[in-house]
Amino acid sequence: MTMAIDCMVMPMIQTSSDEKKSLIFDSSVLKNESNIPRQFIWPDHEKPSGGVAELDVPLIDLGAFLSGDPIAAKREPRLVDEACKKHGFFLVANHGVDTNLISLAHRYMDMFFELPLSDKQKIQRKRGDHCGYASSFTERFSSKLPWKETLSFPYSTLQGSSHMVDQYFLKTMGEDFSHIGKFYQEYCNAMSTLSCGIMELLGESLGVSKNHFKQFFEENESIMRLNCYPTCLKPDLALGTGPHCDPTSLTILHQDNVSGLQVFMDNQWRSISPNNSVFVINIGDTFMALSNGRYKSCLHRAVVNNKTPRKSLAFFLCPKKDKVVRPPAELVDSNNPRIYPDFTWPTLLEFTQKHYRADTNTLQFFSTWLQQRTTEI
Ligand SMILES: C=C1C[C@]23C[C@@]1(O)CC[C@H]2[C@]1(C)CCC[C@@](C)(C(=O)O)[C@H]1[C@@H]3C(=O)O
Ligand SMILES: O=C(O)CCC(=O)C(=O)O
Ligand SMILES: [Fe+2]
Repeated sequence: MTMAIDCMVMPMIQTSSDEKKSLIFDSSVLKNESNIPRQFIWPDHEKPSGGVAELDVPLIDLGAFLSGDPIAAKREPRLVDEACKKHGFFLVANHGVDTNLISLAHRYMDMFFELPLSDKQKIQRKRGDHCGYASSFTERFSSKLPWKETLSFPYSTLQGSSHMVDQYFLKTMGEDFSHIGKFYQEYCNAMSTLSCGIMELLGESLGVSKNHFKQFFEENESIMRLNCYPTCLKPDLALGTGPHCDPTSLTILHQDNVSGLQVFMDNQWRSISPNNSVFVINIGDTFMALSNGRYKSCLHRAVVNNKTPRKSLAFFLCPKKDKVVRPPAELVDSNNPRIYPDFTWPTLLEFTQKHYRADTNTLQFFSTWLQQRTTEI
């Protein structure tokens, strides 16, 4: 896919200005503001539009598929194939993740976001970095600010990284938080194991060997993100997370019991209601490239409300840094030529952190930026 570069107007990440530096998203203050700062008011065409219909997402019995149940062996890959060709979202039940682990993950998330802003700012995300505490990215963007606070931290399965998460919390937050770090290390281990099972299913549903994507992601260098969406007194003007496609490979999301996740499908926003016995799975841009465009990384967003804060746990599966993102030969032929160039995940991550605010066209602009960069070298 080529773009005429000179006509390309990329929604670049705004550089910081004095006005923005003064804007701090202190949820303990802003949640009581009926006159929300204009930077949080989204353009009319992107404002939430009240009650939306449910998205029809299949419920996948992962345990039955992985155990070789003959009916599930046929049914689950078919359901996943249909959903991923349409909108890239499906629900996973019988996932094998301990329910206590999940409820503790929510409890520790509550604890973190209840800390005073000054404590959270001790691990403030640095410009260009994707880990740390961010309060609505006031230092990154100057408009359409998301009504949320986030904590993102790195996870890796590589040799010697078995304590990466607890080390991260210990180094950035100190001894008092090392128990939370040890806990999220265990949670991320469970997410990585779950990703393996889902990759086996995706390999089967794409008609590639069960092991292809499972082996590709066996080693992964992923990102864990805690999302906190405070209440907003003008929920019809703001957005918790703006419309975007995840640049990563696969997102494993666990919602609390407050609705807010919406997917853009057939020109309409549709909701995925909370259900704490399932994980919401969605295809990201990197897996869309791995599937040579067969599976869709779709636009989604999170709306806020004026009654109950909402939180979600998002595990973003990312391949090992040196892995080349290239679809398997079975998915490329004369009728299905290559859509995206070879790339590595760190290059796409750099693009989203330094040059481009992830939206629905990230991969398209990234491909052009990559070709431009290659010709300039
Ligand atoms: C690689 C990433 C960038 C974002 C986090 C993530 O790990 C995956 C999702 C991306 C994001 C959520 C897409 C919408 C815009 C964004 C700025 C946000 O609202 O948080 C994105 C994240 C980011 O920190 O850049
Ligand atoms: O919180 C949610 O429901 C969605 C969050 C999301 O899309 C993201 O963090 O990429
Ligand atoms: Fe997302």
